[in-house]
Amino acid sequence: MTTTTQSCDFVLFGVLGDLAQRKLLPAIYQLERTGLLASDTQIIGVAREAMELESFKENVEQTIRKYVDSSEYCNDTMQRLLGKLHYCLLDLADIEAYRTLTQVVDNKKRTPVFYFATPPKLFPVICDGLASVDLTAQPARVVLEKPLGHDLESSRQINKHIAHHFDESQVYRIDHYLGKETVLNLLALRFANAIFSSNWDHTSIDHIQITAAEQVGVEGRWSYYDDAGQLRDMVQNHLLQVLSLIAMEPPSRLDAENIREEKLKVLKSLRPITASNVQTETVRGQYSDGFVGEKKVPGYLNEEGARDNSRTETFVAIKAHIDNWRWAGVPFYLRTGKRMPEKRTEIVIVFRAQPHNIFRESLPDLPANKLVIRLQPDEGVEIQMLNKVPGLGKTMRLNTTTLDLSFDETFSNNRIADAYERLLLEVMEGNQSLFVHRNEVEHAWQWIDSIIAAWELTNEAPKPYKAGSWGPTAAISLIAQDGRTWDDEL
Ligand SMILES: NC(=O)C1=CN([C@@H]2O[C@H](COP(=O)(O)OP(=O)(O)OC[C@H]3O[C@@H](n4cnc5c(N)ncnc54)[C@H](OP(=O)(O)O)[C@@H]3O)[C@@H](O)[C@H]2O)C=CC1
Ligand SMILES: O=C1O[C@H](COP(=O)(O)O)[C@@H](O)[C@H](O)[C@H]1O
Repeated sequence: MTTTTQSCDFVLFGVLGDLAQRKLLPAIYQLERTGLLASDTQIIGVAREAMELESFKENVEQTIRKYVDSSEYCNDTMQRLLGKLHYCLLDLADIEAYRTLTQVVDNKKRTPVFYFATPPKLFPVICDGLASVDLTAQPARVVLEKPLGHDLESSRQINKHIAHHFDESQVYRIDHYLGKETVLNLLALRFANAIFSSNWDHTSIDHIQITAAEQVGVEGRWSYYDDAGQLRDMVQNHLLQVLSLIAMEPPSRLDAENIREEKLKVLKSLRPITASNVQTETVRGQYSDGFVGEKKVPGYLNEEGARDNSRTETFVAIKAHIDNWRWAGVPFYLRTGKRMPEKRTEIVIVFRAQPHNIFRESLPDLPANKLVIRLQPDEGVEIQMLNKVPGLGKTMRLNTTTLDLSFDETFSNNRIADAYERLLLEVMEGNQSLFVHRNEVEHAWQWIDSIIAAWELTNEAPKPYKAGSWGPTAAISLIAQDGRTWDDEL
């Protein structure tokens, strides 16, 4: 049973851009298909290309056909969605031009939602433009895409400018990982199951691994990516958000204020990485020519648009520590990279060894229990544990066995929604729980800036790794120096 969301005027700035076409319009279509959009909600596409409404509708229909699975395409849904569309020609850099929005946006009848799917440098002028035509007041909401700045200082500037026009309660900073079903499931796993909540600290857990491996390279985004690198592009936001959800204390309620407060405490407790420990706690890598599967792929420096001698990292591994009571002595190993052998995003919780081994005759070292949370693909949760191998032999033989809960199989009647569907739904409902508070963004930057400053001081080039490998060998040493291994090496 579904109920519709509040009536909204959903204004999509940058509607002809990549994100809007590939992710946002398909997500809006899915919300319409599920009956979640109120009948009088308007979807207002904004771009600087002159276009009749009919041509815009054709564009949207083609986009949906391209990016939505054909089994989910439905003509009735499409017609309903087309009936909600409006198009607005507007050069966002022209502060005088925003008046045109007031012809379609009616903040007395519906909640205005302004989605900034544009280059971040336009964010301040869009805010000014909206203010110039009185569209910033409550109940208006703004949705900001990442990256939010390049470092702490620039993100503060952006946040300051936004705060000048909007109250924090109106601001929705997107981190699409927070909309993934499996990331949301972390809350259920941790706080609805006593077997985990009572074993979730340094007394039971040896260490935690978070891996976000991608097969893709920079995919034509060289100029953006070369300025950012994997640390800013993936760790500052997605990995630190996942880490916060794994490490936070139980929030007293499932609401934005409590969840965000607890995540913030984790970010504040991250031990700084500085010049004194950057060489033992981090590894940077850059892919060279290689093969991903059967496909030959160019190295980073041979990608289209590449600049010679770039030292931007496409891989990073970090040993992080959270200096608080719960996590004392438990390292969090983070690892993310482009052009890795497979797409795999997962969290591995490795439990402590038993204090005494009564099975040493058959098994001198008892393998650790593991909880593996597969964020994507093949979403699911598995527990690796030891069982007796059936048989009458004198010595008891043990084997590691896996309890595997695959979401696809277990919830076969439930479609796994794309992260953007969930997040757009939450914005329309006015729920900020899955969005990032200004303080979180700034504390995450503070930790990241310190690593970047330390890298700059050491002035070392990133270590090369072959496309299609699991990163530089130094990443293996990073964890091996502690007598541990990455999960894929076992
Ligand atoms: N693409 C993705 O997967 C992701 C994107 N993001 C973020 O989302 C935002 C959008 O990214 P993306 O869609 O890839 O970028 P694109 O460059 O593909 O799209 C940006 C859109 O903004 C429009 N635009 C630029 N300047 C103006 C202007 N003065 N007036 C009106 N429209 C303008 C562009 O129009 P025109 O074509 O006329 O220049 C373009 O359609 C960025 O902040 C990005 O960092 C975040 C995560 C993932
Ligand atoms: O935000 C980003 O995320 C994608 C990875 O997202 P995923 O949902 O496919 O895991 C990454 O490729 C991109 O570089 C980054 O900007």
